[in-house]
Amino acid sequence: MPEPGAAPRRSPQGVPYSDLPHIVNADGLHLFCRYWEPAGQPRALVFIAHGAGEHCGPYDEMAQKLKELSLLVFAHDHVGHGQSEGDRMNIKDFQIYIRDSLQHIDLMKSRHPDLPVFIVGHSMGGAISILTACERPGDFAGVVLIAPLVQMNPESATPFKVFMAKLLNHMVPSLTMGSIESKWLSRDKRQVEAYDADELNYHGGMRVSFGMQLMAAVERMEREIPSISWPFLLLHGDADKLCDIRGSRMMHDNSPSTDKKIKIYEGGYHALHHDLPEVAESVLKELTTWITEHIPATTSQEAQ
Ligand SMILES: O=C1CC[C@@H](CCC(=O)N2CCC(COc3ccc(F)cc3Cl)CC2)N1
Repeated sequence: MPEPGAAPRRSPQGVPYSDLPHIVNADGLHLFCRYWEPAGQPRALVFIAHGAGEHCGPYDEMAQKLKELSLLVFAHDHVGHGQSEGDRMNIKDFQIYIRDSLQHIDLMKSRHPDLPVFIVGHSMGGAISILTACERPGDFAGVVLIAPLVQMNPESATPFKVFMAKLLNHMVPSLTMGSIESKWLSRDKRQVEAYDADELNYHGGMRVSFGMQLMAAVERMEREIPSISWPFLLLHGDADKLCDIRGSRMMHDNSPSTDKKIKIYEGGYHALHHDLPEVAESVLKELTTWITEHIPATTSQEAQ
């Protein structure tokens, strides 16, 4: 309990955290959480990791579908995003996102110790998911990656630009580069408009220091991929201009996993789950089918 008389900690939107579902991370920052709990006994836990500059609200439709299948879905706004505390879309070390995800996952596992755990990650949330699963290789029944950040986009990260980013990072780390161009998120104009209008999204420029953390995460994944052995499903659009599909192809081709699947969406843009209706529908179908197929049969079923 806060000491008497202390002002209550409030979200960036001014709401006291005592009124919001939240966890407090290892640095004492409050992270806003969302939970989608099925009525009956849940069959599995699903953690959703959102991408850079967004928050976990836009995953409500996906989470509702998973809840209808008796899956207990949970998520939080990463540090510096949405209704969580922290400097907007900035992070001192990418590992903080992974540490906080493991904290939330461990909390939910302690409440449901016998349930299998899945992670669903999009874009930067895909990188968080991959590195989280790499830290606990035996802990996850499966990882679903929607247009994950695995490799830098060669157009936006030419050797010259990478060199300049590293140079600038030493001189003016808070300098901002371009912001995420929302027109490349989806071919569905309504989705782009909803993203642009959502005040919980960060619409400012990307700090050089944040870009450096993303680059460091990309380098870590490159080292980890040859030892990835957990089951995963990759969904990627081949017209994605924000996270190059070559990263997903490289992960699918170079990971030793024996249980891996990649589905390419011709013409698909970055946020596939919010792309044209038929694509968004297919993504939900692929994802829910793959997860339910990967829920281990319980001992009681095996006994029957
Ligand atoms: O639905 C939605 C709404 C938000 C969006 C998710 C966005 C997201 O997470 N991205 C896309 C941009 C990508 C830029 O990458 C870099 C930039 C500079 C740099 F120096 C090194 C890198 Cl790697 C990082 C991952 N999806």
